[in-house]
Amino acid sequence: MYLVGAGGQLGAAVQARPNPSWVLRPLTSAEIDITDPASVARALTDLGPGDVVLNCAAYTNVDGAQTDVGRAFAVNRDGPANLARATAAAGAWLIHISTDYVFAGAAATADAPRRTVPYEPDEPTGEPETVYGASKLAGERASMAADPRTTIVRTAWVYTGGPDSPDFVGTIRRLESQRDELSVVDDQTGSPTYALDLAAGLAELIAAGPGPTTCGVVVHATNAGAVTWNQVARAVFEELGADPARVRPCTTADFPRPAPRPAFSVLSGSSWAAAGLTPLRDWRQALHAAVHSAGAGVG
Ligand SMILES: NC(=O)C1=CN([C@@H]2O[C@H](COP(=O)(O)OP(=O)(O)OC[C@H]3O[C@@H](n4cnc5c(N)ncnc54)[C@H](O)[C@@H]3O)[C@@H](O)[C@H]2O)C=CC1
Repeated sequence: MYLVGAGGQLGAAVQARPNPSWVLRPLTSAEIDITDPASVARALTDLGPGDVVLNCAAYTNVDGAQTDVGRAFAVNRDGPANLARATAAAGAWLIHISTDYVFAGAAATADAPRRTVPYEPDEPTGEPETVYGASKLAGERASMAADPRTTIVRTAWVYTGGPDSPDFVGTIRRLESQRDELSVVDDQTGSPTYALDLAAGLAELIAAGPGPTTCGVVVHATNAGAVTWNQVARAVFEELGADPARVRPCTTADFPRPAPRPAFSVLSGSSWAAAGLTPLRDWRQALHAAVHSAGAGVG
């Protein structure tokens, strides 16, 4: 199993879950540049039928992408297209990771209409509001066009949650010990996803193999549940034995960012179950495991 993007957060989590059903070939950005077809060909020289290429590589700086448009599209659109051409030629199976940001959503503003129904994979995405989302949507389309057997797995709000992790959960852990009070946005709703749970889900998908329900489809994989960032931060405080009342609510307008954040981006898990795969557990159980598990330091 070729793991592209092995040096990233999800790539590290996949490697932390060794699986007897595959021989892992991790490829970091030092070993493959997915924007360069020659580099892809070199790194995947031995690719053959029966091989799996799991693409966790991406340009993930959502705010940076607003101005670094060319690079975002090169990595997030052209990269997966290059990988898909390689898997199509070899008869291998590409599993490509995508994001809730492909949906247009409505930016989190005081007067935005509030959607409350999780997104299904076959729903029209609309026009993504961010360059990152647009580049990832273009990558879904380009990879599926180049290799129709590609499986697109959309996820959201991924964290490992270790005390030193740069993700949201790790950041809140550190801030708890540094600040008396925190303000965290309470008007963006999504599904926090523990990277190790997603990695386990991807292992199950790979073990299931490329069949009619797993191949050439878009599926959604997140921990179950829908919460705001503020609720996640309060739950982290609870896990640390700290008073969650120290986490104050605020609005997106209080912290303007270059890229607008969606007010609601919950992904439905029904497609994952329909593919015969085990639903990822509830976000709150996963958070508990992340904060207390030794494996939380992954990434
Ligand atoms: N982190 C999150 O909250 C979410 C992530 N995703 C998606 O999950 C996937 C994994 O994300 P993370 O592990 O969190 O991201 P990450 O930023 O931690 O890792 C991405 C990796 O891709 C590598 N990379 C970048 N450009 C490359 C290139 N041209 N060639 C080869 N490698 C390159 C980077 O070196 C990095 O190791 C991505 O597809 C991302 O879009 C989806 C939803 C939420």
